[in-house]
Amino acid sequence: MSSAASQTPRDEIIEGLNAILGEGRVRVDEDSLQTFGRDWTKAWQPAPLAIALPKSVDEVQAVVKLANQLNFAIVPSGGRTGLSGGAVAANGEVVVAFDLMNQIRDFDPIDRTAVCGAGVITEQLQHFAEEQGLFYPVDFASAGSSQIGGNIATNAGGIKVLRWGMTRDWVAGLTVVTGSGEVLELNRGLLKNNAGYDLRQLFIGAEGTLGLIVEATMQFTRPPKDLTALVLGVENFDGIMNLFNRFQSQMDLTAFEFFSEKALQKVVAHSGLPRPFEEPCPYYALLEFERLNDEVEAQAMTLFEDCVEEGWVLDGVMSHSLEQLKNLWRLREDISETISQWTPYKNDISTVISKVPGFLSDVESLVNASYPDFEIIWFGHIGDGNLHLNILKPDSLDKETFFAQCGEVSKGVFDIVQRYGGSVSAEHGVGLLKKDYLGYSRSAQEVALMKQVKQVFDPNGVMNPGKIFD
Ligand SMILES: O=C(O)CC[C@@H](O)C(=O)O
Ligand SMILES: [Zn+2]
Repeated sequence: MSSAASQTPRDEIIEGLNAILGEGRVRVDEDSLQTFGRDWTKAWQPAPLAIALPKSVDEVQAVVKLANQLNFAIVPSGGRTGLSGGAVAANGEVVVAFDLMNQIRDFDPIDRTAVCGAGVITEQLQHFAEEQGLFYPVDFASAGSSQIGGNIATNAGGIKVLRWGMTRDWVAGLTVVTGSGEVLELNRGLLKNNAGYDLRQLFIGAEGTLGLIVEATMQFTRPPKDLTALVLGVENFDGIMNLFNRFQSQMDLTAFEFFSEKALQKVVAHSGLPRPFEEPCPYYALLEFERLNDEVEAQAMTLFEDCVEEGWVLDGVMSHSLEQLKNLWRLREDISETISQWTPYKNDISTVISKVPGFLSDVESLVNASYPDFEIIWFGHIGDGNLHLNILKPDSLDKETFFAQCGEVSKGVFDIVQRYGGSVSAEHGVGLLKKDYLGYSRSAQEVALMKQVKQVFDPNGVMNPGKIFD
């Protein structure tokens, strides 16, 4: 099936959904269609046919079977905080939203796992782990609204990947409904399971194109001790990399992020938060570590002083309370939401860490020359080799012209990404936004194989059609 709307009459589809879910959990009012039909990209006009709110795996399975029978497309929907249009329904699809499947059950203190419905909110899972004296480490600014199902479908990363990895690393088991309506229980929480292919991994990051994630067994770990942040002002990108190497070689960091003075100015103006220190610096690095004892803190101070002496660091501040830690983090975490008012054109690019300096300077020269009149906001997860490059839309330009101009420059950016063996989507997925550029990071053979995999799990093409590839 193509991404075009179903030929089955609308009423027949809605009647079928009502028969499974009851009228209260099938929404067709304009408000719901607009809300559930979009994610944070806001570039596409939502136009779903209906919103389905199942409460159980059986109901999800029945909806998927109905989709195959009546030939309509399904768009899975979590917290809709995605940035690549993966959860956009702009083509008469049925949105399956997991908000009502938000229970956490079967916590096991020995395995350190619990089973979550797809609609469990990230923060809910973090709090649940805390209540058990444990820790769920995947974290990002949208943790208050993103849902576990969506996190898994996009293999969400965030601000602690350097130490704790991406969502994939915390999924011990998955229950999915495939595109053809089969329920599969994948891996069942096992730590060791080499009995054939690990199909669980295929569904993680597949953006709902193979099937729907309905439940997940999530892994927890021990909580970190006394997290402490340093924000350091830096003259240039080389300084950031030098200081990363120096700290990383001598300490276990839990995060190493960066942002530019421009990004900081916008956040400070928007939030009223204090600047980290008075002197403005072109760039800032945010480092975090566990303050296991006084020696660790003293070591961080010594490294900081070394970096000042080397001329890499201009100024710095260290958190000494939870509140200071949170405020320093907000300087970095609030960037994305703060700049959303300028309708930014987003890039989420990566390369291996050793190549970051050359990669950064090549991308920077290109965008500075290509966008002389646009504001450019740099930030990202430098410790993961993942950079976020946001171009802000000037008020004088309409959205279409702006995005078209940026799209042209993107080809140059992605040429550089390709030269460095990098990724056109480090952590935000492909969705609708990046599918034209997939070929810069994936070979034709890989894409052909991905399409064959989709065919196996979703033979009628009902699952999130038109996302990742056509
Ligand atoms: O808005 C962006 O470009 C990045 C969002 C998110 O991945 C972040 O790192 O803050
Ligand atoms: Zn990010």
